[in-house]
Amino acid sequence: MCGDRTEVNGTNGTTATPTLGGKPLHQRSPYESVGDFLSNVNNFKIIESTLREGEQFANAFFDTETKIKIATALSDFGVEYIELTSPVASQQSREDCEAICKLGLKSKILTHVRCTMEDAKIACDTGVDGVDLVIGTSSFLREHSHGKDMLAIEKAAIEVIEYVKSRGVEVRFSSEDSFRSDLVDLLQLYRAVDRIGVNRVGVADTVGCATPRQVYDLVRTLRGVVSCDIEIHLHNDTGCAIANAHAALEAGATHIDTSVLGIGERNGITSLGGLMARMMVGSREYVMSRYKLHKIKEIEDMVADAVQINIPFNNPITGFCAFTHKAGIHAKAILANPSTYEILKPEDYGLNRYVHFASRLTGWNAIKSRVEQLGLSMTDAQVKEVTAKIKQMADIRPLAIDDTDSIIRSFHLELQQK
Ligand SMILES: CC(=O)SCCNC(=O)CCNC(=O)[C@H](O)C(C)(C)COP(=O)(O)OP(=O)(O)OC[C@H]1O[C@@H](n2cnc3c(N)ncnc32)[C@H](O)[C@@H]1OP(=O)(O)O
Ligand SMILES: O=C(O)CCC(=O)C(=O)O
Ligand SMILES: [Zn+2]
Repeated sequence: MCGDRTEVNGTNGTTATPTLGGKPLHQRSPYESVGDFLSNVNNFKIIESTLREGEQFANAFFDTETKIKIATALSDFGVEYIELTSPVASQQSREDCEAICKLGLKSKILTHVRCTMEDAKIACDTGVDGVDLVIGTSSFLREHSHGKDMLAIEKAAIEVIEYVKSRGVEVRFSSEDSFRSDLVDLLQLYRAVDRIGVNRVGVADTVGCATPRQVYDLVRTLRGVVSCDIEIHLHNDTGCAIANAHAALEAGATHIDTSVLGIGERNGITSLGGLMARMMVGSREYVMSRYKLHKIKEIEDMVADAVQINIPFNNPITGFCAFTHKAGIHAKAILANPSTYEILKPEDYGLNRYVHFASRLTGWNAIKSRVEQLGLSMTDAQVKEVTAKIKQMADIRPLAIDDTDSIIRSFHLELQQK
């Protein structure tokens, strides 16, 4: 609550500007959330899973060198944890995991294995800082994946968690497909593992079926049942992965799983860049204090290149038109004050804003700005006249910047010749 008090920042009790959460009231959205004491929107950690969940993306093949490059970049960016593919998956996966552990990165290194003694032993032997255990708890997975009932799951969980702890390694236990699991079964299982001192429990929306409200409800309920940290892993099948991550933090989750560009099984999970964009709006100071946001484009380009995809046009922050303003009404206001139509600032990410002017949706204010950029001088009436010419041409065919500049320049020349 303390971040949401109304504060008075004046001196001597005179002419005070009222503030809330450190911001002048007039700069806050009236809908900005008022957090409660369980909310972690200003205090969360990232478990970056490009090198685990991301390797499950259809196009992904990471050789050792690429894994090291990605892990190093993520650590420099500031993620608190990097999760790696199970060392049981293949000999090379195991060697890569050992090699990354030896790099001495700032981020803690985790690996992700089934909840069995065999997998856990191999995981602990790689030198990781933590082991993420997983086992499906929905009836689908109990019946068709591993075949264990809830009692057998609990027994295995306790045995394996105690083993990992005995090796002096951080341990997390997660129920795969949590949102299609029985709530009472789930809470009983989490309570049992919390009692024996698991470091974190994980909640997973494995099939991407959950809504923000369902995520909030489950995490908030779980927050009342366990005292350990709570991690959340959210698939994006129905487009809710970023919103769900925010809801989980509001409900008290402590750790969010991400991958660069959201790559993972099917259409992936919460993306690192998308989470950054979302959290920058309400938790700017926290995000800026922990993560080197100007590196996001370089990391996304590196991963896009490694898995041979393009950055989607509508990607938060780095989509090619994420900071492009086109319609005349927008352009006028943006030129006056970028906050009119921008909730994120491109300069926070080392990027630039672009005001589009080569279309029939442009207006005289955008053209006036272009005229000035070109070093030409015109009255407002003349700018309006040339704007009309540009629109006329843009009604016939799409205009390139050069086309539009030519119209402006030849109009200017005519003016001088008159
Ligand atoms: C939702 C997720 O993303 S979970 C993480 C997914 N990650 C991976 O699958 C890592 C890559 N996987 C692999 O390399 C392989 O699947 C391996 C090495 C893990 C296992 O390979 P295989 O032994 O050939 O088994 P296969 O992949 O066909 O089937 C999975 C086996 O694990 C068992 N299993 C699945 N989940 C669990 C679990 N959480 N705990 C214990 N056993 C499990 C299944 O019952 C099945 O066992 P079976 O051999 O008795 O049929
Ligand atoms: O271990 C976890 O929490 C998540 C595993 C996973 O990838 C999933 O359930 O989609
Ligand atoms: Zn997943």
